[in-house]
This record gives sequence, C-alpha cells and structure tokens, in this order.
Amino acid sequence: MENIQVAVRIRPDPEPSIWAIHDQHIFLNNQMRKPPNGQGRTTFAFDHCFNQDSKNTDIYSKEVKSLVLGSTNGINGTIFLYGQTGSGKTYTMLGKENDEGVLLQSFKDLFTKIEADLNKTYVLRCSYFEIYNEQIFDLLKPSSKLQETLQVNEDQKKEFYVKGLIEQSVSSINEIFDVLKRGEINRHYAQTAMNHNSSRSHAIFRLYVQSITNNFIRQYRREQSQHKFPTLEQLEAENNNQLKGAMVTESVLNFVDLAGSEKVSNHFEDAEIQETNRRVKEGQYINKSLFFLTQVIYLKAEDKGHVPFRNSSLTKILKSSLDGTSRTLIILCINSAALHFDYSISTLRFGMNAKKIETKVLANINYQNDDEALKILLSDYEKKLHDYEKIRVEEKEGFEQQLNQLQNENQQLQNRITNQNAQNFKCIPKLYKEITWADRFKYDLHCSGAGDILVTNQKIKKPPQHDCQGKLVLSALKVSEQNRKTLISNYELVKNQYLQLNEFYNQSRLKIQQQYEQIQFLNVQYNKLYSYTQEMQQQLNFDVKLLNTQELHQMIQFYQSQLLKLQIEQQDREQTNTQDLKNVYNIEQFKLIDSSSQNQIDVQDYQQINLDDIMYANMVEVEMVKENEVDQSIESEEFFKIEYPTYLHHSNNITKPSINETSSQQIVQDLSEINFKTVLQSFISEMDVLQTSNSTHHKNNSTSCNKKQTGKYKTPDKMKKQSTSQTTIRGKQNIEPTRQSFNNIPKPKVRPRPSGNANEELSMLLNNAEMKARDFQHVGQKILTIDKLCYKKCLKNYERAMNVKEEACLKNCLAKVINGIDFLHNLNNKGGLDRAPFKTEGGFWSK
Ligand SMILES: Nc1ncnc2c1ncn2[C@@H]1O[C@H](COP(=O)(O)OP(=O)(O)OP(=O)(O)O)[C@@H](O)[C@H]1O
Repeated sequence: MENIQVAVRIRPDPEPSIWAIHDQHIFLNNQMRKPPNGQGRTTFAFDHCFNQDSKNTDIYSKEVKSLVLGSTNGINGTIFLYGQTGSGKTYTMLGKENDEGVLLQSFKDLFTKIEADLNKTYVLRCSYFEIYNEQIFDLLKPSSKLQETLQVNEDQKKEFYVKGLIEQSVSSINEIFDVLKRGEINRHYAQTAMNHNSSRSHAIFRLYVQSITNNFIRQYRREQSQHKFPTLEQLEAENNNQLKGAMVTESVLNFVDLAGSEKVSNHFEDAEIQETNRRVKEGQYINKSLFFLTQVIYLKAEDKGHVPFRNSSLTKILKSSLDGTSRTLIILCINSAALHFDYSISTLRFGMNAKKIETKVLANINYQNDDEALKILLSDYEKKLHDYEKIRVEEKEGFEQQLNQLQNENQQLQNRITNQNAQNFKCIPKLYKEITWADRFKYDLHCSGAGDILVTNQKIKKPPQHDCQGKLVLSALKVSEQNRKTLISNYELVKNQYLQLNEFYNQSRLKIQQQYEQIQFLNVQYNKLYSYTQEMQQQLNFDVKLLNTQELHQMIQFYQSQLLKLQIEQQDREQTNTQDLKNVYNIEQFKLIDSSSQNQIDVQDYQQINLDDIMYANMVEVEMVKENEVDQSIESEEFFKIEYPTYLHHSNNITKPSINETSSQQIVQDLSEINFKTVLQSFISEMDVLQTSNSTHHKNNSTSCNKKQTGKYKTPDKMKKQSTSQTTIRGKQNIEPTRQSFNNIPKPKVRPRPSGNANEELSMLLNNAEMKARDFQHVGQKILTIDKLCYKKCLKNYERAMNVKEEACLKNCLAKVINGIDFLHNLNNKGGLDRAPFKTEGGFWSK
C-alpha cells in the first residue's frame, strides 16, 4: 500500500511570497500575511515541496522519474497537474527552452531505458486529447477533423475507451516529440479556431507501454533495429525452437494537465462570464469533473464499494489508471502572491485530501505463449503500417487541399495583377500630368508608371515581351520620352533665367544692405542730435523760466528801495548838516546811459559776438552830477566821474586788447570796506599831521589839501569837459579802465574848516571822513546799479537771441550771457560788496 504522491510547487512571482517551505512542509509566512480567522490550517505537509527557485528537472527527478520508469514494468502511472489558472501547470508539464518540462524528460528517460534493455521489446503508442465541456477532442487528428468529438465507450470487459482515438505508435524519441508537437499545434488551433480556452480544458497525453520478453522478441527487435523485417515464415522457420513463451507487461502513463481549479462562483463574478452561458457551463464542467475525480480517487482508495467513474468523462477515461492499482502523482501548483491566497489554500486542501488516499500498486504482467506474444508484436506491426498508411493518406489529402488552395490563391492574384495593370495603364497620362516639373527633374525623371515601366535619363527598359500590355506600354514610353526632352529644354531656359534673376537679386540685396547700414548710422546721429537738442531745449526753457521769474523784479525793487533809503538818509543828513554839509548827492541824478541803442547788434552777427563784445556792450557809463552847489569856491564841489574798477576788466579772462601789460598786472583792488578803512586811516594820519602843525598851518592846510585834491579831483570845468568827452565818446575806448582810473577812487573831500581850535579841526576831519565814507557807499550803490544795468543788457541780448529762434544763435548767445552773468557773479563774490544780489539758495546762476 502506498499513498498518492502529492507535491507542491510555488510559481515564482515578482511580488514577495506569502508561503514558506521547510523540508516537506509549506506554511503561510505570518510576516507577509496574517492567517485569516477561522479558516483552518495554513501549514501543510506533502511528499515534496518545491519553492520558486525549483526547476522542472528537480520535480522530475524527485517525483516523476520513478513513476514513469515503473511503466516499463507494467505499472500504470498518472500525473495530475492541479492548480488555479496561471499557477504553472503547463509550464511544469511542457516547460520552456531552458527548463524542459516533465513530459519531455519522461520520454527521454523512457527511451533511454528501452534502448538499453535488450531483454525486452517495447511497443509504445501514444494519444493526445482534450476534454472540454465533457467532450473529447483528439489533438492528433488533422486540423480539418479537429472539431469531431469522440465518445467514451465501454467494451465487453467493462473497460472504458475512447472510440476513434488515435493511438500513434512511436518507436523513437523523435517520433514521440513529433506527436507531442502536432498535438500542441492542434491545441492552439482549437483555442483560436474553436474558441477552446486551454485553461478550461483538461489536456491528457497518454502513453501505452507494452513490453515483451523472450528470445524471439529479442531477435525480432534486433532485426527491427536493423530495419529488416523478416516474414512470418522466415521467423517461424528460423526460430521455431526459440519461441518458448514470453512475459508481456502493459501499462498506461497519463500526463493530465487539469483545467484551472477556480471556483465556479468566480466565473460568475466575471461580468463577461455572467453574460455568456458558455463560460458558466465551462466552469460547471470543470468543477464537476474535478470533484468527481477527487471522489473517485477517495472512494477507490477507501474501497467503499461502488466508485462512480461514469459521472464524468475525465474519470471514465482515467478509470484504468485510477482503479487503485496505479501510481498517482499530484503536483499542486500555487501562486505565491497574497492576491491568490484563497485559491492557493483551496489547492493545498485538495492535495491534503488526495494525500490520504492509499493505493495498491499492481503491475500488469501477463505471461503469454509465443503465439500470443507474436500476435502482440504483429498487431503492433500492423498498427504501425496502418498508422503510416493513414498518415500518408491524410498527408496526401492535406497536400491536395493545400494545392487546391494555393492554386485558387494564385488565380486570384493573377486576376488582381491583370486588373491592376489595366488600371495603371489608364493612369499613365494622369500621372504625368500630376507629376510636377520640379519633381521630375528632382528625381531625374525616374518615373514609375504602370507595372514594370521604368523611365530613366539613359535608357528605357522595355517591358517583357510576354506582357500582353506591351504595345500600350511602349507607346506610353515614347510619349513620355518626347515630353522629357521638351521638359529638359524648358528647364534649361528657366534655369538660365533663374540664374540671372538670382544675380540681380544678390546685387540688389547688397545695395539694400549698404543703404540700410547708412540709415542705421544716420539714425544714430539723428538720435544723438535729437537728445542734445532736447537737452538744450530743456536748458533754455529752464533759463528763460528762471529769467522770467519775479525774482528779477524783486531784485530791482530791492535796489530801488535801497536807493530810496539812501536818498532818505541823504535828505536827513542834509537837514542835520545844513551848515556843514551843503553838498547833497542826489542818487536819482545818476544818469544811466543805456548804450544798447548805440550798440545794436544785428541778428545775423550774433554768432560772431564774443564775450568781450557783450561785456563791453553791457558797460554803461554813469555820470554823477553833484547838484545844489553851495560854495562854488570849494574845490571839492565838483563833478567827478566814477570809473570801473580794474578788476572788472580782468576777471573771467576779459581783456581789452589795448590794455598794456602793466595795467593788466595791477593788483586787484576794490571798493570794499577794507579799502575804505585804508583811506580813512590815511585821513586820520593827515589829521595827526594837522594836529602837530597846529593852527599855524591850518590856513595853508586847506590849500595843501586843495593841492592834493587837485590831482585827484577835477574842477567843475574840467569835470564838465571830461564829462562831455565821455558822453560823446562812448564805447570801449571810453570806458577802458586804467591804473590811473583806479587810483582815481574818490578820496575824501576836505570840508572847509572853520577857524578854531584843534578839536574843531578834528571834528571837521571826522565829518569829512564820515562824508567820505558815505561817498564810498554811493560808489557801492553805483556799482550795484551798474550790475543791474549789465544784467538788463544781458537779458535784452538774450531776448533778442530768443527772437532769432535759431538754436546755434541761442546757444552761442546763451553761453555768452551765462558767461556774463558768471562774470558778475564772480564780481559779486570777489568784490567785497556787502550784498549778494544774484545769490540764491538754489544757485540762481548755475548752468
Ligand atoms: N516555475 C516557473 N518558472 C517560470 N515561469 C513560470 C513558472 N511557472 C509558470 N510560469 C509562467 O507562468 C505563466 C503561466 O503558467 P502556465 O501557463 O504554465 O499556467 P497554467 O496553470 O498552465 O495556466 P492554465 O490553467 O491557464 O493553462 C506562463 O507564462 C509560464 O511561463
């Protein structure tokens, strides 16, 4: 007694395996997946457990080999591949290139043993069929007859057999491979053509093994191996004495690739399956056959009376193998991933149940007399002949069918070619029209026309003579050749024109490029000028704006008020010193002589005006006339002229050409308070002299004093004369400053001293000094007036320039005006005058 062998194999999967293997145990890896509550055991023990790394050779050598080789001793063997779809059943059975399946390894092993065993002669037959929806399809039939289903019948001995199933005799490993290959091709064909889903069918490869042992057989076999087939008479004659009886063994090996063991419910879950009754039926049949298979195995092993082999085609066919005397191996295939846990558990439980089954393995050995043994061999021989004949006929039929098919196809193709040629010929003119000139020349007139037409520049390939359309083609070619020549000549013409145009175009482009560059350059220039003009415009606007401001008026008002103030002071003094001071300077008597009328500058000459001209043009002469002469005898009562200080003409590089070097190198002096103090000091020293000379000299004092004054103060006549000359001679020469003129700064006028003591003289001197100081003040005021007049003049000139509205003139003029203003500004800074009429916080004169 021995149990059904059960082995489990885990299919490799990219996902981690939830199953672990240790020796003969397979168990759930708790770390990967927790066992479901109440679902029973998750650890199983089998005869062999193969992990993901196992190869088909491992499975074969450990489980399958002994079972297969037992067939040579008359022991039936059945190998079931059980498991869900995609779990590796077919892989285990048939394998891949680098991992040969157990079936091929079995064949190899078997034939190796058979060939090595010289005491026996083996008769091998095989069949390959599929049970699909309880219907049997012979996979070794020609594909044309593949759809024929076979029936399972029962013979007189109550044995089931598949009626009409091909049992192909095989005598070598190659022959059995060919059979297997044919069966596989038909299986795939059935899958596509007949819509047999291989995973929902049971595929059974069956190998019948018969062995005969005796001398006769050995001899027969030897002859057979040498391809010498002795006749029966020969055999009987030659070996009559050797036929003493033989041992005959018979066994069947079944390799069963079962359908996927999924539950029927799963099929129903599939929407597609729900819609298709066929699929539902498949599932039902699969589960039914698997259930009955399990039941049969179990009942037979338990020996509990009636075993319902008839319930399914699978059990009927496998009856001889499952009668409890066969070796049975179940290889459980499971997927390792957690996703398939339920199916894997189901498979493992099936294996556990199957493993409990005990079988009594018996060898099918019959001792036959020689005649019987000979009959076996003869039947095998005949069968082989029959098979060959059958195959030959089938092949012949197949070839004939193929031939007919090919002939039909050939005819159809020829018809298509003829039609296509006719269409192509029609298309030639149209094609030539459609092909553009450019295309033709581009491709060197390599036009493909109808059929085999090929036109090149060099030669025309003629179509084959047997071409029924030859004439048509030739005429088409002639036309095309003429067209080609015309096209070439036209092309040359157009090409020349194009070259000329191209040259012209290049020249024009060069010209345009140059012009463009010039425009660019001019643009840059223009932009520069424009920005400069803008700048100048802004500057002019700014200056004009400034000049137009009220500040000027305020300034004038300021000076007027100053003058008024001085006038009032003067009058006050007049009142208080009527006796002593009869000479009152009337500021209003200052005669401002505007020389603008005499110095009209032509608009056209503005650009030629230099700064000196402006400055000299701006100079004015001031005549100061002393009015209300009280005492004509007093020498000090006289007209005097105020001349410009020298520095007026030396600052800002303003030099008069007539000025000699000595005068230009004079030390700049001004009318500042310091000068005034110096002068005052000189008078004080005069006073000292007077004091020391006492009264004895006082009478001469005035004389000496007058004498001194004579050089510096002119008599009224002289003054008048001078005045006249200055009035008549205006301009540059007239106002040319000299050293002498600077020295002519008005000295204090000595007032007539009443006779008396020294104290009285002193007080007189003081009075004189005071008057002199006032005179200096007047001089200062006068300069202010001059400044003002200068400024007015400048403004006038500027306005004139503005009228010209020529930028160059304006610019030139403005520069001069600004220089003039600067000049005055410097004067203001240098002059020591106690006022800064042009200074403002914002830098009034800033450029
Ligand atoms: N041990 C293995 N090693 C490598 N690949 C395998 C292995 N087992 C199975 N495969 C691969 O898994 C896929 C499914 O295997 P297979 O067709 O043998 O499953 P099956 O159980 O026969 O499925 P079905 O029931 O649909 O016929 C195949 O591509 C196969 O090559």
